[in-house]
Amino acid sequence: MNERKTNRIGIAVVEHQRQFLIGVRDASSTLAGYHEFPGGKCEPGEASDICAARECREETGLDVQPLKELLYIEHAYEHADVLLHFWLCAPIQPAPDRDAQNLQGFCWIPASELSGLKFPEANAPLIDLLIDTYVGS
Ligand SMILES: Nc1nc2c([nH]c(=O)n2[C@H]2C[C@H](O)[C@@H](COP(=O)(O)OP(=O)(O)OP(=O)(O)O)O2)c(=O)[nH]1
Repeated sequence: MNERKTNRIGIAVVEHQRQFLIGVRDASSTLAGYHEFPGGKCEPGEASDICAARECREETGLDVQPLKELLYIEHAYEHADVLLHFWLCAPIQPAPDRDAQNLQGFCWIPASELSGLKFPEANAPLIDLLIDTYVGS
């Protein structure tokens, strides 16, 4: 039997004034060059919201508060099976100043620009949800 383990992934969908914290996956990683929200694999026993906040701090330097789980999506990539937990998060004060902040390669992208970016396939329902919720209304 070729049973594959499913990796639990915590992802921080950090929103501030209808903008989202977005990066580009490193050339050495799987799905290199795709846009991404900060996130990564949960440690054994780690809740997905705690993981999302930890990965966000490690990858961007920003402390965030997980507010609610927007979606969870199971997806089979060639490289792995994943269960993605997308957590809506808010930056912890002081409020971010988009020009002054060093976000380690991540930047704030308006919700209206999300549809023009290339995210991993499994993100599609999340992007639709964010556009419905944050664009135009
Ligand atoms: N960070 C992040 N990962 C995503 C997104 N969408 C998506 O399908 N993924 C997938 C890609 C990977 O298969 C998985 C994240 O794992 P990773 O390899 O980046 O995590 P990690 O840093 O903990 O892993 P590692 O490099 O230490 O092995 O989730 C997203 O928006 N953000």
